Amino acid sequence: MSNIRITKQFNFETGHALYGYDGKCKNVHGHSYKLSVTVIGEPIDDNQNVKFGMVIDFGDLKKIVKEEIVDKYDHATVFNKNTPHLELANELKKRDHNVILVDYQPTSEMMVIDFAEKIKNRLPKNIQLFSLKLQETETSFAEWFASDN
Ligand SMILES: Nc1nc2c(c(=O)[nH]1)N=C([C@H](O)[C@H](O)COP(=O)(O)OP(=O)(O)OP(=O)(O)O)CN2
Ligand SMILES: [Zn+2]
Repeated sequence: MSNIRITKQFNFETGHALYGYDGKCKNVHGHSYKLSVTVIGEPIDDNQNVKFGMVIDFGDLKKIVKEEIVDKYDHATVFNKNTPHLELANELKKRDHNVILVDYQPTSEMMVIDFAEKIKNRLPKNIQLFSLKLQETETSFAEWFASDN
């Protein structure tokens, strides 16, 4: 049987700020992020299996990515907890805002590394994460490939 890559795409609206950055993205702002998740595996060849012919049911992949990423990041604001933005984040949290504190600068590169770990940990053993593409704007994106790491 052949190895096949399948991809599911997601959208979420998230705020962030790049503390210490020398441009406009040091300000709190948001993006309509687009995330493409590509996994690789062999289609199930057992015709008694309800998932016959599938690498993984798109619906099962959607559930994993929604639980790990989309439902958490959509309409949240991400701050680097190792910066003075921690104070701002705590104030927002106190006022019931949806804030995510991360241990890194929330660039698209660092977010895609974080997302890759989270998704890998949830995939069934017979399926590998092949790549992720995280698009911040129409013209800017970061990609993670298993083969590079
Ligand atoms: N290597 C990276 N550079 C920048 C990142 C990043 O995550 N990785 N992030 C930002 C800002 O958060 C924001 O995404 C601005 O990006 P940019 O492409 O510069 O946005 P513009 O609106 O100016 O894009 P145009 O399409 O060129 O108008 C900054 N840099
Ligand atoms: Zn940004």
